[in-house]
Amino acid sequence: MSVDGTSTAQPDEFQPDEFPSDEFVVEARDVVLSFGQTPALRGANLAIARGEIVAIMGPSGSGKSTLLHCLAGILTPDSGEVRFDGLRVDQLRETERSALRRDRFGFVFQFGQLVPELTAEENVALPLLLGGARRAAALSEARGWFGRLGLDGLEGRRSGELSGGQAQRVALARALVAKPDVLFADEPTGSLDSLTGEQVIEMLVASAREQGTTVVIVTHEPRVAACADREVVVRDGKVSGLSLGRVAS
Ligand SMILES: Nc1ncnc2c1ncn2[C@@H]1O[C@H](COP(=O)(O)OP(=O)(O)OP(=O)(O)O)[C@@H](O)[C@H]1O
Repeated sequence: MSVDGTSTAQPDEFQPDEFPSDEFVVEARDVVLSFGQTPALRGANLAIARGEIVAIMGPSGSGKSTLLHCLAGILTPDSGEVRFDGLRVDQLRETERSALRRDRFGFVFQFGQLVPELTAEENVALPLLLGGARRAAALSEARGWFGRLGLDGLEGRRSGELSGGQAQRVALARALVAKPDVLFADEPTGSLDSLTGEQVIEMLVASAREQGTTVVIVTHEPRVAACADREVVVRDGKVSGLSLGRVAS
């Protein structure tokens, strides 16, 4: 399979051996995970190239969020492999996975992500402060994102004083401010009206491309998926409908 920019539709389930590992920054191989008696992933395979933007679609309950959580080291599979940059994420200790999430990944979720006691700019600065940056430098870097995302003048507001779309853009800035290798977004526009959602996704894609960030987006919305380089479908805990689309240069 090629990553040379041509789209080669592969309707069949992806076989992990087709992928040389070093081309891909995020990989799941035969990932199985159950919650008690409920199987969520039944042998999911996915490989994502560096800088690629991939949308994960599929019916409700098919395992999309569980797959994203496994890729991001939030959940540990019962069996199978999860790799980031070749590193076996599924074999790391919780402290190591937590450091990986903090230092290399960014996250955007559907709801309630901002710390309500902090101002918008303090929220954005948080990953830099957690990474050891000095407060003045972190806040200055954070403020740079407000103009870029159309948030000028909102730096001092708390989350209760922001609209849903504004809060989601602040959350996006916070997810990207530390220049993560991978941005994981779970229904990032799910709580927004369609126009606001479209603006947020356009900003997400533009910012990620500018930084060369790899993006994994779980979404129900075809318009969101259309902004990605590639769309995959999760059904009954497996990934199907794979094709390698355009890979951002
Ligand atoms: N914490 C949990 N405890 C028990 N079962 C869970 C848990 N999380 C998910 N599941 C179950 O695992 C399966 C996959 O759930 P998952 O949230 O990954 O699906 P999804 O495709 O993201 O769904 P949706 O589109 O509705 O958000 C479902 O059957 C779900 O009920």
